[in-house]
Amino acid sequence: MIVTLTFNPAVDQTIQFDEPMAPDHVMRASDARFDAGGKGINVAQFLTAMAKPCVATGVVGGFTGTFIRDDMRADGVETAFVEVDGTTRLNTTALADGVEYKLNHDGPTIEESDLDAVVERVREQDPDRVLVGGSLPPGLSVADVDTVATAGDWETVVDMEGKALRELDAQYALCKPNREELGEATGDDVSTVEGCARAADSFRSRGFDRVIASLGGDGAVLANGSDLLYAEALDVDVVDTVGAGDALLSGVVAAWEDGEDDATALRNGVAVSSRLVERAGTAVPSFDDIEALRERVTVREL
Ligand SMILES: O=P(O)(O)OC[C@@]1(O)O[C@H](CO)[C@@H](O)[C@@H]1O
Repeated sequence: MIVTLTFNPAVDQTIQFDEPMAPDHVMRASDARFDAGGKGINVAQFLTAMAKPCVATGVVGGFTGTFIRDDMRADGVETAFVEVDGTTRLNTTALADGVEYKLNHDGPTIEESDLDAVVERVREQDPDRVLVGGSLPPGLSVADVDTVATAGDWETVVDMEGKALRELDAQYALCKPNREELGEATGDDVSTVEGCARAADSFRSRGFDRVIASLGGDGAVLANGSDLLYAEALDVDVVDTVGAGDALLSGVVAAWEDGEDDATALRNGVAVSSRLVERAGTAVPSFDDIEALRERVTVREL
């Protein structure tokens, strides 16, 4: 069973405009939606939609926290949140004339007692895998993620920005930087797929059994110590890319839960991610045909 941990959840507001963004001008939206978000929360929603046993934990507070609880309950996602005093953030994606703008808050301050309560929530679930995803709100540090990773007998998967990945100190089953984060974490040249694969492979020595780098339209690479695998992206109509990395990670972890090997897990991740980017925001799509879709993803050794 998987527990996802989101220290900094968000209500994701996605607003669409039919004209380019312009300063000093009231922009009138043509469409808008709100979704429960934050990286671990997205993963929990996608895993639940793929019928994989999973519980989402983390900290929520205020009216946005209530929205997240309600939204996840409506989607049938099991949760074990810790309620905090502050207000969970509201992050905005503005889609205007083919351009994607992403505006993220820093989130409410988390106290040490909140961290202890979260670790306790994780322990209560007795998970095989814990997935920690997203930024750290004020009050928390990278060392707190190491605390989670070492607090029990579980594998920990981590999805954080590059600088944070570099500062982690425990042993992790997997990290999943995007291209920019991989470059930031390693300082390597990530301008080509081969460069990303080399950087992912060398970054394993920093405490990761596997590194998967999500490369947007270029697909994804996976380094596990024996293989360097590359999966091409599927050719789909992209509405926006918010949550694409979370979807990739969900597909990978879901396949591992089924006992699949890394190559199949990577193909599944790319298929799940392709399905998500065809929708606005982090709304949960149907994954009913995901096995058929993954047959279209090619993986090769680099
Ligand atoms: O600010 P963070 O925690 O790095 O990222 C948060 C976030 O941008 O990531 C998700 C998509 O991956 C969204 O649901 C959410 O708004």
